[in-house]
Amino acid sequence: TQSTRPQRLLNAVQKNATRGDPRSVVKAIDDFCRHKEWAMNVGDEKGCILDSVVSEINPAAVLELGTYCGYSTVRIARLLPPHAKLITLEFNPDFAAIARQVIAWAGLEEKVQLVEGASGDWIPKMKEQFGITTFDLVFLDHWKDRYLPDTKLMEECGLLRKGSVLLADNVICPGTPDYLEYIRSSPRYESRYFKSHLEYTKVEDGLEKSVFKG
Ligand SMILES: O=C(NCCCCCn1ccc2cnccc21)c1cc(-c2ccc(F)cc2)cc(O)c1O
Ligand SMILES: [Mg+2]
Repeated sequence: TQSTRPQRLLNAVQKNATRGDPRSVVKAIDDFCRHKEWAMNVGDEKGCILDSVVSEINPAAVLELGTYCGYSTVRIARLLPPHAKLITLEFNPDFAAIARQVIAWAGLEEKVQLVEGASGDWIPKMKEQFGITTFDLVFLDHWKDRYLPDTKLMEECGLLRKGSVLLADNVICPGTPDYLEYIRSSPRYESRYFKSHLEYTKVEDGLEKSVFKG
């Protein structure tokens, strides 16, 4: 049977990265996507912005919407303090199966809980299922038309506290116009745009960082 792109990406990790070395896993994926096959990871350029936001917050509880192959999961989890938790949600079971193996290769299983399903179904269950009070950081990287409804849902479910940070990928390409309009005009958020490029390309894209004011 034909392999899929995520399977070929995992093979590149297992061939070129050192088990237990998250940095080498990140590098192996970036090399594969830059030189072999493009894939929709946040990538190295936007990844550095992600790293700086994670390091600044030093979060104890992180929610990632959109795991894909686990690239940003590894980028975030490698920077988390001991006992910090990253919950990552993936809708596609094939992507989830690959991501579990990428996360394991990086040796980060202890810090990561990968959940399969849709954000609209899982966000209302976060508190009861995972003992979460609020998230310190949410990385939005799933269906672009779900960024806005899921942000409103997280507000309604009391998952955000004064100071919680939302970091949204792809606000230019593919684009999340309704989310940007809402978050930039809402008095309840302080937003800042980090101009960058679509992963592994020269096309403009960027991350929107928004702090919830409570
Ligand atoms: O579509 C993107 N990501 C989302 C993939 C599907 C997520 C599904 N999913 C996961 C969790 C989850 C929970 N609930 C509901 C649904 C859920 C994406 C696309 C591009 C891109 C593609 C082509 C192009 F020409 C230019 C840009 C670049 C990116 O960086 C991206 O992130
Ligand atoms: Mg993305």
